[in-house]
Amino acid sequence: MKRKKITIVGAGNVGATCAHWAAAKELGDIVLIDVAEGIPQGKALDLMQAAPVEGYDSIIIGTNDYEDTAESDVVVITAGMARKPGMSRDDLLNINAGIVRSVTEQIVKYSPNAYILVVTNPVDVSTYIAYKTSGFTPNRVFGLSGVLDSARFRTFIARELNVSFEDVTSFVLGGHGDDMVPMVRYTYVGGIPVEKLIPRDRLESMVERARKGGAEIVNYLKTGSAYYAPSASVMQMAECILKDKKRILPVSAYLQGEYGETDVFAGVPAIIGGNGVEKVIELDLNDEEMTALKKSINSVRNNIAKLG
Ligand SMILES: NC(=O)c1ccc[n+]([C@@H]2O[C@H](COP(=O)([O-])OP(=O)(O)OC[C@H]3O[C@@H](n4cnc5c(N)ncnc54)[C@H](O)[C@@H]3O)[C@@H](O)[C@H]2O)c1
Ligand SMILES: O=C(O)C[C@H](O)C(=O)O
Repeated sequence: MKRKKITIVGAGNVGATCAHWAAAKELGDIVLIDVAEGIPQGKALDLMQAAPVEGYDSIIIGTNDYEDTAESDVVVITAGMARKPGMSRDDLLNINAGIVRSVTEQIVKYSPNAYILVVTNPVDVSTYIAYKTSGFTPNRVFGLSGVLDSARFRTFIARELNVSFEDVTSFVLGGHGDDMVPMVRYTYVGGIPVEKLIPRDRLESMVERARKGGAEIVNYLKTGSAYYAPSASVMQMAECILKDKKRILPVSAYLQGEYGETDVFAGVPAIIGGNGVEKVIELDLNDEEMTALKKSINSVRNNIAKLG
């Protein structure tokens, strides 16, 4: 049986760290591709030279040639510009939209059976572009949003209670933007509703911190944005496909009537397995939650409208 093949487009902070997590998890052979000469080649060679130390049998190559990516099973798109302090993710739309479109055209040419996971911001619109450009069925194109955002929310809760990160479950609905919707009502700590363990005002402050979680790190780093948690998050999504895990994860998925929405990507809970987005799960939302979700999705629609 052949090893799985994973292509990561963009060998920058997120892409190279994706390769790191993929190798460490031994998810398959890895191709790191970038437009920058030397960067993917150097990072891939360095990562492969860690294999004898770490014991992962992944062949990792860096390239500038899409022919090397042919017949990939999963392709992760991280190509594009990251924001700087004072910018919103939406400010990246004009420069990144064309990159996502051109990258997707190459993916379709060389890996027509691949699953495409999109990271590039603004991610819901980027995923919409990748979906429309690819012509793939919607289960095969989805984006990184809620896995990262809920990981941040879960982190804040675990630290507040000094409990294992593993015992905090939650998810975030809506676009991957400042109006995302962390779902307190569906957040549990070891099966206990979080509202029984943390006062409402503290929870609200954690919700706000999660909403601004990306900017918090951008403001520390100054020259770019987060990449350890984002890359771990998207590679968890990739792992669910590659191992047919059927995990329920919050991802930016194509809505076809769910939550009363069509022809848009937004963060929703979905079963992720060997067929990608196997089912979008519709939750019973109260009026406040539905209003917040609609507001967040409208922000995504406003960005899609800018594509012309
Ligand atoms: N969805 C999320 O939750 C999430 C999380 C983190 C980062 N991001 C986004 O991911 C993107 C990458 O972030 P980063 O920190 O890795 O940035 P980075 O600048 O470190 O890396 C981006 C890489 O893309 C490459 N690139 C540019 N155009 C390309 C093209 N046409 N083909 C191939 N490669 C190309 C650049 O050469 C660079 O190496 C940004 O848009 C960022 O906002 C999204
Ligand atoms: O915040 C960013 O610009 C990157 C990413 O969307 C994040 O949430 O870390």
